[in-house]
Amino acid sequence: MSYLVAANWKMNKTVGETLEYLDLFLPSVKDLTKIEIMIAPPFTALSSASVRLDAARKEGEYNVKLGAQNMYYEEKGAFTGEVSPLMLSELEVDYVIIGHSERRHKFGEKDSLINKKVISAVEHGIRPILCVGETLEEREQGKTLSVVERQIRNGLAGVERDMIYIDIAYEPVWAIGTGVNATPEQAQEVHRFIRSLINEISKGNDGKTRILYGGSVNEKNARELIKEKNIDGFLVGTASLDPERFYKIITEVMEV
Ligand SMILES: O=C(CO)COP(=O)(O)O
Repeated sequence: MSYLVAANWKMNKTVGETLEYLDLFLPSVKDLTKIEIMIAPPFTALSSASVRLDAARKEGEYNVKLGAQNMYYEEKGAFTGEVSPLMLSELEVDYVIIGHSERRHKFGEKDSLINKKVISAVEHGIRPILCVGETLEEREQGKTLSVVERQIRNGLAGVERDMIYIDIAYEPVWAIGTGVNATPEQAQEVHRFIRSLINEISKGNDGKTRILYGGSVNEKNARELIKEKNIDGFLVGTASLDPERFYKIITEVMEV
């Protein structure tokens, strides 16, 4: 699998700002097909971004995919404020971020709900990126690996056979938006553990499930992190909001 460098814009950028960003960013990644790039704007900008990406693909080679930051697991119904997999598929959304730590900790999402979303995404042909990661308190109590194991086993229950259609993002909560990234050694320890867990759950996976790192990734630390054997890409928040910084991260990954 090629590296994946993904932008999670969170609750940032209007439609106008999204199009402005893409106008600046897309020319810089034309013909750059060695690694996969994903951009996850807010729901309101998905439609415009999808049209803009389509237009770009008609003009040249782009390996830029569209992602959503969340979705509900039902196709339709009385779920006020939610967005369904059918709605995302219509917009040709390729990826969906599921179980981000902000969804878990600010909106109370539990493993059981996250699991339903992962299953639904796979059923609808949208590649989920399941996010896992421990809080600072859990790390200090030595619970990092057990928390990650629980989140992965519960999040993936029932889709073990489909794991080649799923990616994982390890995002330690204490590293998100703090400017303090996990060191390459800290990340590698958890990524190695996740890799062995995937190989146990999904026989013959053979690296088809990527393990991304997320948490204060920037243009300065990207290279040393991506050199680690089990880091297959990044999920980038803050530094992805600026097209030049995001592009620099991409170039750092390309050079490894
Ligand atoms: O949560 C993240 C990506 O999903 C990481 O955010 P930051 O890059 O801002 O730390």
